[in-house]
Amino acid sequence: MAKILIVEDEESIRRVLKNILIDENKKFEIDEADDGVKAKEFIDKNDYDLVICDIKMPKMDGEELLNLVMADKPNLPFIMISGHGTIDIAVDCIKKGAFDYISKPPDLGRLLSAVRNALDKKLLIHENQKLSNQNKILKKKISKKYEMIGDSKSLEEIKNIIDKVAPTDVRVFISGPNGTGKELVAHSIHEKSERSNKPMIEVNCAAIPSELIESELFGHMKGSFTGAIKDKPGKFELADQGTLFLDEIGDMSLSAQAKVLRALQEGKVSRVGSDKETSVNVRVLAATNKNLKEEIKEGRFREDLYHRISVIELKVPALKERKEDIPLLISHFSKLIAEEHGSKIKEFTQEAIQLLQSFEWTGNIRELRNVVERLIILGNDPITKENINSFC
Ligand SMILES: Nc1ncnc2c1ncn2[C@@H]1O[C@H](COP(=O)(O)OP(=O)(O)OP(=O)(O)O)[C@@H](O)[C@H]1O
Repeated sequence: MAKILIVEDEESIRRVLKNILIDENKKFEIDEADDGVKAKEFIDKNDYDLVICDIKMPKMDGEELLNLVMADKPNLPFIMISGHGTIDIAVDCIKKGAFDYISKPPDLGRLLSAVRNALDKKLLIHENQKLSNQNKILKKKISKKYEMIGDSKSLEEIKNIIDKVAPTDVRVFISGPNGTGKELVAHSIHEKSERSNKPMIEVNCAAIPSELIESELFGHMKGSFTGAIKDKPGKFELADQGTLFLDEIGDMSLSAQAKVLRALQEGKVSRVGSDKETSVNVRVLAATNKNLKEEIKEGRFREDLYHRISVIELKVPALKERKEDIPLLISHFSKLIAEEHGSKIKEFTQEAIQLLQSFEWTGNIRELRNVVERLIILGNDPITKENINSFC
């Protein structure tokens, strides 16, 4: 229940205020102080939801108290009580952070509405802080999910480039074989960028039928084609102020490529079935496992779009080219999988790790993760070379 401090040197006014507040809610916890110095001590020791504070008082006046408290508890609402000749000071106090002021003698309706509003505001601030803390925890969890494990020279170089490009708005094209971590690289760039508290919208261009990709990217108007039952924003609009990750861009149809090119050139999009253009501020990251230069030669990918998306090209090497990352990846996945399954973390013998390092890993890190999961479920503890021979 709300905890309120009344700071007022006149005992009779304190009594009136206290009675009004108790009538409003019997559960209010109310403390009283008769000067600013005592009030400051109370505020330092307690967690108040509201301070109702006279302006003219001995020792320390209300304005001085407000100044001191606002320096370390800026969210604590103050309702100032102004007498004759202190209205100007009360207005000044509002500028310095007080929530409201009431005149002496306190009017019941005016006081109660100020108290209710101030307590509502305090509650909102509290809810907001709770949400923002939850957000921070969630963000930590997400960035853990996208942690890039490995200390090979090539991965260190990639991490280095990520740190350099992330704070800029430059478009990055991420290439590399399936399962090497291209999506992880895209998330890492977004997480480290100033857009990280805005959305990162992902589009898997290979998974969307070519006749739907334009509507997916740019949105559509109701009735613009069969099945368009209502207006719908596209991914470009949804990613406004944030990042749009075009995964498997090598699989995008030529007509969608032309529209994407226009959107990137002009920073504007229009929904399918509409002439209206909307400006968007989107950072585009793109990835593919296809060789885009080859695709350009074959006439399946627009060269002008390639140049637009690949201001920086980040090549993620296959796992077989960085086998020294395998031990760290095994231990990372083994912890992650044990957490997911709610089971004990299993170790791998040195021989088992060496055997896994000798594999080809055509499916790259995704394949390694699956193998570790299979071994954790089926193998002994520690997991041995024999387990690998039996289950892989
Ligand atoms: N360096 C890494 N550290 C930890 N996990 C990784 C690393 N690289 C990839 N992974 C994991 O491997 C799996 C595949 O990674 P990701 O999806 O990023 O690859 P991709 O190159 O985008 O694949 P595709 O080409 O098939 O889309 C994911 O589970 C990802 O979390």
